[in-house]
This record gives sequence, structure tokens and C-alpha cells, in this order.
Amino acid sequence: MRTLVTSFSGISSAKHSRNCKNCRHLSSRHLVLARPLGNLRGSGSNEPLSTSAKGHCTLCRGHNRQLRRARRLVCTASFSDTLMGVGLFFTPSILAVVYAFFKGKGNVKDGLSKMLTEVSQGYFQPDVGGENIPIAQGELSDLAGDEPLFKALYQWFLDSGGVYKLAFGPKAFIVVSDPVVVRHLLKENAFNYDKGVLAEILEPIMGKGLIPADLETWKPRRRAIVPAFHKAYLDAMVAMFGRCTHETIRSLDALTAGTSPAVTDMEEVFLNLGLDIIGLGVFNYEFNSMTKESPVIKAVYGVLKEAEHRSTFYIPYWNIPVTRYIVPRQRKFHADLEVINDCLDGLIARAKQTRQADDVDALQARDYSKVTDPSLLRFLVDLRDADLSDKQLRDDLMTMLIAGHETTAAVLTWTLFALMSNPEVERKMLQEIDSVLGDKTPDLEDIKQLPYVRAALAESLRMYPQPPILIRRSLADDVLPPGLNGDPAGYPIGKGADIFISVWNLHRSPYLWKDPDVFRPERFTEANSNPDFKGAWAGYRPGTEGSSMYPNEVASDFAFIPFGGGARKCVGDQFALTEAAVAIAMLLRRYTFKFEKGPEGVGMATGATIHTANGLKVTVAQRQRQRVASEDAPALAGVSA
Ligand code: HEM
Repeated sequence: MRTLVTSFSGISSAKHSRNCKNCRHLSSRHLVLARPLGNLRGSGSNEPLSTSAKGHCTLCRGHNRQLRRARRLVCTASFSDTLMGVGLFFTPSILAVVYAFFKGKGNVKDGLSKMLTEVSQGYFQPDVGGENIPIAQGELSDLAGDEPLFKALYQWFLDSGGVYKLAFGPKAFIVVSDPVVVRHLLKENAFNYDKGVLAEILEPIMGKGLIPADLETWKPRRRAIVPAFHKAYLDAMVAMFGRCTHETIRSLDALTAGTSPAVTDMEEVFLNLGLDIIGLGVFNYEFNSMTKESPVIKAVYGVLKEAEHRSTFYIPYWNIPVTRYIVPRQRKFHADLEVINDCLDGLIARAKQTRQADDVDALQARDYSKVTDPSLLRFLVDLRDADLSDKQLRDDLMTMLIAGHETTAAVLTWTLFALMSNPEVERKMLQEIDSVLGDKTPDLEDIKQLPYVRAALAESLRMYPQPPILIRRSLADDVLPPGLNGDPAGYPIGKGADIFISVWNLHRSPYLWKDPDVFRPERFTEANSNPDFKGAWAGYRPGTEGSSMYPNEVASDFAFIPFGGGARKCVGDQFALTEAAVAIAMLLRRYTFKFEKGPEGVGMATGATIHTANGLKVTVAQRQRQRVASEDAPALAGVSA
């Protein structure tokens, strides 16, 4: 196992920190709470947690002073899963590396992070408030073993509540898993927050694209981009999704002809399909990744891999200018970036040469059946008064390429995983697909007639949110609301506080969902609420999702946020889910899929999205078609058509 030990001020090593100074309790889950937790309970063997003393060891209630001074978590985390644990401190980083190598024994990364911690002890951590937020303390590896970090955060949520604090390296993070607090962060006081660590990681790749952009850049770009996803565009896109899925079918047919059935990695298949679709949808570029491997495709995957490396690697060594010349992977990254930028610059130049400026309304009213290039790039270039620099346009395109590719592929991967694990849901989906579509390539109206398919995709996003964590940093002081059983005074935080919104925890919260670990699309037809919130959370109310074709943050009052919510909500949600619906419907009706080695063989890993650890290896065979009478099709009222 690749491990990283981080230890923090006031506690000199991981081992030492496990011992309470007072009672010498040697618990690997030495949880320390700073406020009453009411009816929140620990799970597994944990007893209900301490409800009294401030900052005390849960066993002896001692240890107080040291812990309040420390306010930090000692954790042992899978190194690759140290999601966004990016310390921004070069000097200690370099010293840490030197220290680790000269120390020459034990786990190099342990020494490295220990050094990092010791050098930065009590020095780099800005005072970001949150004094009354419960502190989770323990070791990630004890909680989740080799599992990804977002899973470990779940155990702490059950133990410590919907708002708790933990630390990676010299940084402390506030982990939020409560819909009331999430609503505050994403909607009610959204402009008090930017993307913090995430923006730092993505800026070299996406520049000032919509995801990492500061608020000043973001506002006009968002105003220009949102209208580009209009109805006629979506109609044209759905036809394109069908064409691209036919290409996938051609390659699976070739695979299953003769030696049928065959084994293939469906995660890879979905990544290829996703890339072809996003290339055409965003800038009308044919990646044709099912059939060829161009340098641009290789570069796209290279850049995605680097983005992932940066988001999961502890020390941001790439910010040291010389590394782009001497570190091979950084050299490769810059070469890849150049290939993509050249490609995008060429596409932008071509689009500008053929520019026909128009108002938004006129652009949206174009006859898309006759438009040869329906892409977002065409729309953004043709938009009158856009007054855009090529660099800004390129940043926007790069952002949408990355935001829309892997996410949708991951949704398809985990939906197929869930369906193979839940044959009854797959059977109901097939009934609906057969009765509504038959052999037809679906259009937008058809997708509206597939409520069960759409609910299954939403359920996949509930259980496997892409990404599982959203990141924010406060721009000014704020007070977080208490949420369920929190401190009635709320939680004052300062400027610079880093926040993880755990979408995984929210979507699997036992306080919000019945049987949260069960894959059951029907749940989206059932209203539910929790009186313990005392009216602060409105519950899940099917039928209130507005014009969305899918359950969303409005209907769930921020308990279901697969696309975020509020001002910075995803702009591609309808695009992505329609794409997933077309692809899954067309593939399911044609093939049967079975795990090659059972669900355990798939594994889970953290990247920008949730990856499989070993690929989604399946045995695929052509389906023996059985027509299903339309009256057998499942009725799913409540998921709006
Ligand atoms: C199933 C697929 C997708 C998922 C799960 C997804 C998820 C998300 C989430 C959770 C956010 C909010 C991030 C935050 O608040 O920090 C977001 C933002 C964004 N997404 Fe998506 N996305 C998907 C597909 C797409 C597609 C297809 C596009 C474009 C073609 C896209 C473009 C964007 C952009 C530009 C933003 C930033 C919006 C802003 O800050 O104003 N996404 N996405």
C-alpha cells in the first residue's frame, strides 16, 4: 500500500498522537469532538460519541489543551488518494524530499510528509476560524484501509457530524456533508467562495476557463456560454450522440462476431465514446477515437492524467519553473498541452474566418438541420459583441473538453457496473427501452419518454457522484449554518478557509436517503423528509425539479447535487445526461454484459472522477432480442418527462 503519514503541530508523530496524553488510550480512532452531537452516532463498533466537553478525548475527556492548539488531524492516507491535499509550500517540500532521502529508511513518503509537517508546524496554517467545528482525528487507513479517501470521509461524517474539520499536511479542511450547509455554500452565499485549491491545480491547464475562473472573469463568460446550450443545439447533439454510439456498436459488433462472447474493458470504451462526443459537441472536431489514435487524442489523455496527478499528489513541485525542463512527466505535460493548444488555436482561427455575427436570439433560432457546424465554438465565435481574446476562447474550450469527457464516461461506467450488479433494474430498463424505442435511434422526445432510464442514471450519479468532492475557499469571513444537530450558533469561519463539500457523503447520507447503499431508481418517485432538521431541510419532493429532465438540487433541497448547484452549477448537465441516456439505451438493447470476474474485481480509485481500479472488464455478447409488450413497461411517475 502506498501510504502517506502526515502529522501536525502539537502532535509530533502519527504513533504518538494516537495516545491520549491523559488516559494513554491507544485507539486508532481517537476521535475528538468539540461540540455536542445530539443523535448522530458512530457506526460499527463505535459507541455514541461524547456529547459534552470541548475538545476532549472521547474516552477520558482529557487532552484538551493540546488538541485545541493543534486543531489538526493525524492521518495515514493512501498516497494516490490524498485528494486535493496540495500543500503550497515549496521550501518545506524540497526539504522534505531531501530529508526523506537522507534518512534512508522507512517509507520515503512518510519521512517526506513528516518533514513537511514539522517544518510547517504552526507556521503556515492561516487562522481561518472554525474554532467550534468538531475535529475528526484518527487515521484514514484505519477507517478505510486501501479504499479511496472520499470513502474514509464518510466514516468521519457518521462519527463527527455534517460539518467537521480535518487536516492534510499543513492545511486544515472543513468537510461538509449536510444539505443545509451545502445550500448556504453553493447558493445563499455562493459569491463568498471561489474554487481554492482546485483553481490552483487547474489554472495551468484551463487558464481562466469557467471552472477555475475568478468571479470577475467568470460572470461574463458564464452569461455567454449558458445560452449556447439551447434547445436546437441539444436536438442536434442528440442526433450526434446516436451517430457516435453507432460507431461504438460497430466496434463491439466486430469484437463479438465469430468468437462471441468476448471480453472488453467498457470503461475504456466509454472514455473513447465520451471523447468523440465532446470533440464534436464543443468544437466540431472528429477525434474518431474508436478507430484511430491521433497525437491529439494521446495529448488529451496525457493532460487529463497530469490533471489527476496534480490533484492527488501532495507536493506541488510543478510550480517550480525548472521542473518543466527536468522532470520527464512535466516535460511531457507541456508538450501535450502544446499539441492541444495548437489544435484548438487552429479550430478557433478557422471558426473566426467564417464568422457570421448574430444576436443570441438569432443564433438560437438558426435551422440546425442545415447548420454544418452546430458546435459551441461556432456559437461563441458568432455571438455578437463577444469581444473575446483567442486565449479566453481556448480556455473555455479546454475547460469544456475536460469537464465533459471523463465525467460522462464515468457515469456510463458506473451505471453499467450498477446494472450488472442489479439485474432486476436492468430488466426494467430494457422493458422501457424496447417498448418506447424498439430499434430506433433515440431523439430528444424519445429520451423524455424514458423516465426509468433517466432515473437509473440519476441513481448511478447518486451512488457514484462525478466528482465525489467539490472544493471551495472562503473569500471573506462567513458563518456556516449549524445543519443537523450542529452548534445552534453556527460555525464562524475566516477568509481563506478551505472546504470539501462531500457529494459522496450527501448522496449516501442515512439522514437524507432510505437504504442509501441500495441501487434503486424508484426512490426518485418517492417523497421523503427528516423532521430532525426542524424545517431547515425541505426534503426530497419529486415533481419539483422544474424544467430539468432529471432529479436535481431544487427537488432535493441540496441533498442531491450531481451537477453542483447555484450560480456555478454545471452548464452541461442536460447535454451529459442525454448523452448517457442515448448511449446506455442503444447498448443495452443490443448486448448483454456480465462481469468478467465479479464486481469485486473492478475496484475503485480516486481521480478527478471515480475510476475503476482495474477497468470494467466485461463479457459482452449480442443480445437475443425479445420484444416486450408496451403494457409491461414500468411506469415511473414523478420523474418528469
Ligand atoms: C455527467 C457528466 C457531468 C458531471 C457529473 C458534471 C459535474 C459538474 C459539477 C459537479 C460541476 C460543479 C463544480 C463545482 O461547483 O465546483 C460542474 C461544473 C461545470 N461543468 Fe460539468 N459535469 C458533467 C458534464 C459536463 C459537460 C458535458 C460540460 C460541457 C460540455 C460541462 C461543463 C461544466 C462547466 C463549464 C462547469 C463550470 C460551471 C461554472 O463554474 O460556471 N460539464 N460540472
